[in-house]
Amino acid sequence: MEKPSLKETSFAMNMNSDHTRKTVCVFGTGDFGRSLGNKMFQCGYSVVFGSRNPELSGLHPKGIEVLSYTEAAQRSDLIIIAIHREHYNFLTELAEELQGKILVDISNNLKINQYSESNAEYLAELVPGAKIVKAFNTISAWALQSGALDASRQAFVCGDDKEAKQRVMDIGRSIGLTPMDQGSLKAAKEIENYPLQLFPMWKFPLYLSAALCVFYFVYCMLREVIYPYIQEEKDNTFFLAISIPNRIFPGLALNLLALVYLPGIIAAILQLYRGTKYSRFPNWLDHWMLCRKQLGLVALAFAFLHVMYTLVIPIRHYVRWKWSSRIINQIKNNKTDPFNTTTAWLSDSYVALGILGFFLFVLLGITSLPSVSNTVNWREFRFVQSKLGYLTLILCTAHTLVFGGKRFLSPSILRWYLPSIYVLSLIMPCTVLVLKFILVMPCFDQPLTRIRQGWERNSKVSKKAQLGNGKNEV
Ligand SMILES: Cc1cc2nc3c(=O)[nH]c(=O)nc-3n(C[C@H](O)[C@H](O)[C@H](O)COP(=O)(O)OP(=O)(O)OC[C@H]3O[C@@H](n4cnc5c(N)ncnc54)[C@H](O)[C@@H]3O)c2cc1C
Ligand SMILES: NC(=O)C1=CN([C@@H]2O[C@H](COP(=O)(O)OP(=O)(O)OC[C@H]3O[C@@H](n4cnc5c(N)ncnc54)[C@H](OP(=O)(O)O)[C@@H]3O)[C@@H](O)[C@H]2O)C=CC1
Ligand code: HEM
Ligand SMILES: [Fe+3]
Repeated sequence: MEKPSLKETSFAMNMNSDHTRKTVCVFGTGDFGRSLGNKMFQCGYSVVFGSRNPELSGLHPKGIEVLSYTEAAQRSDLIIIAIHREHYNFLTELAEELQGKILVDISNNLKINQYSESNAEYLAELVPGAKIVKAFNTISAWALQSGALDASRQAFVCGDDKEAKQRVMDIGRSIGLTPMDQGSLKAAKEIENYPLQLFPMWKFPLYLSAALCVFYFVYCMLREVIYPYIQEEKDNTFFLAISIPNRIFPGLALNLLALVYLPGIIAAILQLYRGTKYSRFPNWLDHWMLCRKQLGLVALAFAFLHVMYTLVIPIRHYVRWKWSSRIINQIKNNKTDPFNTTTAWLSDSYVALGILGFFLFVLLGITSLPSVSNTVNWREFRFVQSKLGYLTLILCTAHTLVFGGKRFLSPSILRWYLPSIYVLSLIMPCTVLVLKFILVMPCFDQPLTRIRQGWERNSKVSKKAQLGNGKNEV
């Protein structure tokens, strides 16, 4: 995060200069109230605290007054309520004092959707005459105290009174936050749920890759370690260090990459089937579509691991031993293996395809960085993500297909009827590519394009559906 420049800061200060002289009141001298109050004080606001025990509240810089809640409320028309929701009751007694004032609700809950209404709406019910603004709940007390705001500086703000919201956003800006207007007080619930979420969009990609990882691991163990041990009494356990990871990781990368592009195809099939784009997708598909970025980044991480593991292949003891024993065998038999151009072509081609695929993979990753995606327009971004994304999938699939080469479906590679792992890894990407190939054929592409431009096959029915009460209809 960059710090705001001097110019920006002074701009913010100028914008707020008429408010900076106004006093801000903070109810509650707990962790958050104290941090926010002290920060505003440092930034030039005059701050007064309201407390149950004004005489006991120490630890405040000179110049900050601590008064009773009633006295403090009289000193300002903007009051930040730094109190837990469970203790809001006493505010009803101050209702008269708080009439027409701006009350800033900064509270969080312990659980998502803990109460039926948001804390801010509850506050609005308790003090009907006040102008309620929800703000600052996404900022932590610790971050405010430590000065360096290392997590997000975004402070979501919402409220029904525009002027009140503007005042609160000005305060946010002048203490170094980036206020984001989220609309009316109805948005409070979402804002309150926000800090309780833990990487929501990463959950599905991470669980999915963990599950696939376990499956691939068991599969590889069966084929590469247990089978040779039982059939030939060979100890291949050292495969656990490099060989097996270098089968699991590329397989995962390829499958997760295919799963990034599969929901777009399912969406297209659904839209073609329904003949409209105005029907909502099922929730699972919606969620899948929304976490494609995270899915893609996890895939990129696995591809990166595969590349690292591949780089060390020539220095592995096992590989060097295999090479030297081959040479010794040739000497023993007094017979050199002839150079095979086809094999050389296949081997160079699959590595080249892998390198090109990986290059585009990294390019996708780079364009997903906010600092890069902010500099390209919507069409450019879609071009990279969608067109180059498919090209990446084609190259990586071709890399694996050519690597498999002739051995591919030969029965000799089956162990306990199990084919090599790359054969399994190819099922998903090949399916996605075949479906995409079908969808780009004009007989499907043309109606799909028209549907996406707003055309409806059966507009009467879909209008009914739009007006109808179906929860799934927009
Ligand atoms: C390394 C890496 C990084 C990535 N980073 C990002 C990223 O930063 N951001 C990101 O979004 N994705 C990211 N992705 C995921 C992926 O590249 C994009 O989601 C990509 O746009 C998917 O392309 P698509 O052609 O399948 O589908 P889409 O581009 O979604 O869509 C195909 C068509 O469907 C239509 N469509 C899409 N959604 C809807 C909808 N809800 N309702 C109606 N029509 C719809 C569009 O009009 C479009 O014409 C990343 C992937 C990887 C591998
Ligand atoms: N801590 C954090 O990082 C963040 C906290 N928040 C929100 O800020 C609010 C305050 O949190 P925090 O400062 O951590 O909590 P604390 O428990 O540290 O402080 C709460 C304060 O509320 C006041 N209070 C008023 N009535 C009561 C009562 N009946 N019982 C107990 N206390 C009462 C007290 O101040 P006094 O003794 O002066 O009356 C007390 O110090 C919460 O709603 C929280 O969700 C939001 C974002 C981050
Ligand atoms: C710099 C880029 C790359 C290089 C140099 C490279 C190289 C290799 C090599 C040498 C192998 C054979 C490994 C072995 O003998 O066990 C291999 C296998 C494979 N690669 Fe790559 N690769 C690259 C990128 C990728 C990418 C981006 C993907 C997919 C997203 C991928 C998917 C695979 C798969 C699925 C296999 C088969 C694994 C198996 O089952 O053995 N590769 N690659
Ligand atoms: Fe930054």
